[in-house]
Amino acid sequence: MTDPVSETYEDPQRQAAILASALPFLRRYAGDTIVVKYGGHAMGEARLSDAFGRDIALLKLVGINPIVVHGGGPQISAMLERLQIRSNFVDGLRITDAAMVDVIEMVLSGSVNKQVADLINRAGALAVGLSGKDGGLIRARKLMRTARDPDSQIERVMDLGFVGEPVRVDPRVLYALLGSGLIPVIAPVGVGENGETYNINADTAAGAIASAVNASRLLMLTDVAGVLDENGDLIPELTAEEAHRLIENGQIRGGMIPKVETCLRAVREGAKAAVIMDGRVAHASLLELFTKTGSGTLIRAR
Ligand SMILES: Nc1ncnc2c1ncn2[C@@H]1O[C@H](COP(=O)(O)OP(=O)(O)O)[C@@H](O)[C@H]1O
Ligand SMILES: CC(=O)N[C@@H](CCC(=O)OP(=O)(O)O)C(=O)O
Repeated sequence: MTDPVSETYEDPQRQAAILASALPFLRRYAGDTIVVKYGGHAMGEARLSDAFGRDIALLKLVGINPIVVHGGGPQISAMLERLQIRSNFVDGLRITDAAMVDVIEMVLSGSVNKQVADLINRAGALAVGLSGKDGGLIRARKLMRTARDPDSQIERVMDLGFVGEPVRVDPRVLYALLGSGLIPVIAPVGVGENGETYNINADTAAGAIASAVNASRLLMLTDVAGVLDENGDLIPELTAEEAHRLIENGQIRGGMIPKVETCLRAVREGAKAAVIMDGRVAHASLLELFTKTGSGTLIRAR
């Protein structure tokens, strides 16, 4: 981990001014709950993941309640490849059979979950790793998804196996942790009616949690600047109509589809706003919350 002192500014006066300029934002978010989705791609680089851990710890220490929901797509793919199991995706969702779901649970709620909690713990806050199966947090059911067949262009229902969608989020375990000064770090795995395990897209899980706790912000950290238009330029704010149009015409594709759909749903169902933003930028969350500039693509409740 980098030495925090080495990251301070040369000029102490300037450093103090920067801290003071955060005051209105600290006041705005005091006591609020912020859900941060930390994508598997954003975890790659040590410098960035250290900065992420410190941002989350800082939020807690200044009186905001962060909840982290992490992904782990690349880490799952690496493990499946080692086991010589092939992955196929439909609209950014991994088709998950019975053998794969065990591996996915092991990667998400095992190694990745502990790594993310550790980043925050090393920054001096107390994070607790759990999965959506703990404390009845995420009850899920099999996701039925319609998709257009690329050859025939006919819409049909796709069987994605053990891919789940949240049906009920019980936030009690989150409130218990937050109330004790702890930071929940959640692996996107859910439990079905008959105790079966579901692989839930981490964006979807983060959105469901953000709605359930009426988060004031859902921050989606990913590996692009935000939603990009046909010229590759960042779209600073996106309405539901515009988002549907961009999905329809193929400008928003792959993993960006569940991300945008999640943000739209989260703001419809209780979150105040969602931002899809660049996790490759150091201290992305602090930039978004504590500066006027903001970053990424904002999706607001109307
Ligand atoms: N219109 C778009 N704007 C930005 N990214 C897009 C767009 N359409 C598709 N993408 C893809 O979505 C990816 C982000 O989704 P994903 O790979 O699932 O991220 P994460 O692992 O962070 O959840 C981007 O890296 C990009 O390749
Ligand atoms: C159903 C589904 O696709 N689940 C995802 C869960 C992890 C995830 O979403 O990770 P990222 O946020 O890093 O993409 C998967 O199997 O990859």
